Amino acid sequence: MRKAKSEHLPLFETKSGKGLIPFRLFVASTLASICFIFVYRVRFMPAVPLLGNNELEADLGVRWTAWIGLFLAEIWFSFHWLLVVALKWKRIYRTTHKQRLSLRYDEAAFPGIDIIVCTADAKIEPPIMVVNTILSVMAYDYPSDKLSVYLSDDGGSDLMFYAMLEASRFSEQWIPFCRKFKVEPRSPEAFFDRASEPIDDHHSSMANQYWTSIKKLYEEMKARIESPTKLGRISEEIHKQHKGFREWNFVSSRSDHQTILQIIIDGRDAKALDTEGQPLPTLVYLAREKRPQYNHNFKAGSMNAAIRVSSRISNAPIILNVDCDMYSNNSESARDAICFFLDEDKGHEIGFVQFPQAFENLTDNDIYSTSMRLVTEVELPGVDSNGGPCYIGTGCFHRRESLCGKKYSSNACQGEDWTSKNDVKIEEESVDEVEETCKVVASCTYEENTEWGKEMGVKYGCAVEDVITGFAIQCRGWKSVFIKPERAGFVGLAPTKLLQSLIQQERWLGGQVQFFFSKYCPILYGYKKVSFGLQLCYCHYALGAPNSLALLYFVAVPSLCLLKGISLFPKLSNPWVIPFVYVFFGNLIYSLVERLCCGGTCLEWLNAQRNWLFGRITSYLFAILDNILRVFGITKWSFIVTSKVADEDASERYKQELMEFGATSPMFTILATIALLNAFVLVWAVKRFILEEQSLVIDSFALQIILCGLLVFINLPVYQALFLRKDKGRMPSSITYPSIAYALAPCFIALYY
Ligand SMILES: O=c1ccn([C@@H]2O[C@H](COP(=O)(O)OP(=O)(O)O[C@H]3O[C@H](CO)[C@@H](O)[C@H](O)[C@H]3O)[C@@H](O)[C@H]2O)c(=O)[nH]1
Ligand SMILES: [Mn+2]
Repeated sequence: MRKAKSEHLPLFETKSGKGLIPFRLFVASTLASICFIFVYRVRFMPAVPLLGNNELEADLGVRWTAWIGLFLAEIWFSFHWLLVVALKWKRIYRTTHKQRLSLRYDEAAFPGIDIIVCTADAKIEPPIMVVNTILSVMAYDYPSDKLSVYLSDDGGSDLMFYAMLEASRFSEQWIPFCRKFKVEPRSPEAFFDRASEPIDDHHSSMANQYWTSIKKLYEEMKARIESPTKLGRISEEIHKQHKGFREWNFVSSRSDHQTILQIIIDGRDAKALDTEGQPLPTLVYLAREKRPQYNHNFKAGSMNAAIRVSSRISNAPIILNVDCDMYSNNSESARDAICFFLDEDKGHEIGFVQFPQAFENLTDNDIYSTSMRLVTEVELPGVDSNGGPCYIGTGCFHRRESLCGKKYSSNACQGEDWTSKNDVKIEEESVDEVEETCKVVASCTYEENTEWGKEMGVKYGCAVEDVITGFAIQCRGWKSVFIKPERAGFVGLAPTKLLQSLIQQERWLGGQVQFFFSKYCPILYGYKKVSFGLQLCYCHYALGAPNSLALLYFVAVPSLCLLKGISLFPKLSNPWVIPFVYVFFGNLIYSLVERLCCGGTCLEWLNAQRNWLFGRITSYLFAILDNILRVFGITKWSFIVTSKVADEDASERYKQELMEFGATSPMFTILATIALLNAFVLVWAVKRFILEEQSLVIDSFALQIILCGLLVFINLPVYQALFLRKDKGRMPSSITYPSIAYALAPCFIALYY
């Protein structure tokens, strides 16, 4: 119930970001420089070759083509840079007033929250990790009877089910413990890992004993979960513990089974209490039906099944969704989120509240640039200022109705009563009956001839199902907000190998291409539905992949032209060189300052430059190829789940920040080829220009030599992996030899033809 109505102090606040003036000045000067570059390209364009085929004409042809190519690449970069500017032009940051929330509302009036946790593979997403995520959200500082947790297991694994049973038992102890000691974070693994001492000195030895006993209970549970995980199967003994295991008698494989649904803790059950007699959150295990002849739509399908099941069981007006590795690191996130939805003034138009992703397994200098530091600190606050951040698939609180397709209308939503939205639970039916009816909505055929995956729920057919879903919600008139509290809301695991990170980027960028060419194209579909600024922000991501082509040109052609003696940039002594130098180095320095301001290190910045390059010339390129192959029906896209486990050897190298190349992949062939090509050119150029010829010639080629030198510098870890390292993370010889050949071939052609 609403306590006091009169005061309208907002539940959240929005502030503009600082430091925008230097940024805008930098933008203006860069823009001017870009114009000069374009003028230079047009004015000094080499003569158009005639069609004669004598040697001179052929030479002219090469020169002209290289020039035009470079010009096109520069045009593309400038265009994409403008999209970056649109993204960063304004920024807003939000804070909440949780104390006002409790002053104004009874906890009984808080909206219910259904929490959907997705998992897909018990081998690479260990059940104990999932258990920790589940426990962390069950223990939210929020009325327990308002929380329901659904694990949607795409792996359909009895190991996972068993882990949930264990979690449900342990939660009876864990939740009161968290409440009593205000534990943070509420993932037991993370908590016991960090807090080596009992929490409170002032408390008697009783507190210490309590602490130790809970820790022991956790360790025991962990051991019980991990031993069948290692074995890969459930023992007979465990099998007898719960009727739910019988379901697996009918499972032929993880891609062919009936719906398995077990309400492990029934929130309606008066006996479902923790050790202190407080109600427990509802806990449900779901593995939707899978049949080989049906398309399962990966995570999106898994989410939609869980959304429907939850609507039959708890039907909370708010849905939180997290990936199975993203445990709650802040017990107050749920309160943060409802501060937005319940705000009297603006809450009614908010469709979802997005928290950033944070990671606990990053190295000091973020070797694979997986921290998303700039995305969280700069980009998403920028998108937020244009109408709301994208939905990024995890750590997001949705309004159930907006996720399920409802259009925003100011009349219907203003002054809404959240209490009446609660308690649509089916009170009379028994657990078994509820389970039976729910199984139907999680079957393969349920979605046939419905809007699920189209206008309802999470969208199908796109590798960034989250982004496209969020965009459609915004196009239906809803706003979204981005909140980054001091203490991170959710913490998960980032890829720990270079190839994993590249494959992840390939999925994201490929998905973005799909998004751009889909019905929901940010330009066409978003027209007049969202602000122009927001359209540009989405385009910045959606048009990321073509950067690969422009960049590949930049890392290969100027170097090859150096060999051939074709100069593509102004002489060092020529004033026209200034805009080139300004744009290139200005941007580098700006990005360094930006990163330092956001709390990064210089080495982290260097790694970011390296990964920027690596990602673009491999993942981004493959993202385009994937889409071409898919359009021609040659391949189907699939969601490659990122592994959350690493062998000891590799994780040791990861901790030492040694890049991991130990795998055969065409991506590595590209990386090695580009690195070698530039190394060959640099050696040749140093020999020829610096040792043999005079400064006059150097003058003409200075920028090309610098570019080549920088590329060699940034590629140092690649040479190391190719020739110097002996560990398992070195480049396999099946990549080294072909790459040498691929790099030498164009060099010879450039030199001798
Ligand atoms: O068929 C599948 C594949 C994946 N997942 C789950 O999806 C989540 C994300 O998968 P992960 O392999 O960790 O991918 P990431 O690249 O880390 O995921 C990011 O990018 C995805 C879109 O590409 C978003 O859906 C995610 O929320 C976002 O964290 C995990 O919980 C998986 O268990 C499924 O449920 N079913
Ligand atoms: Mn992940």
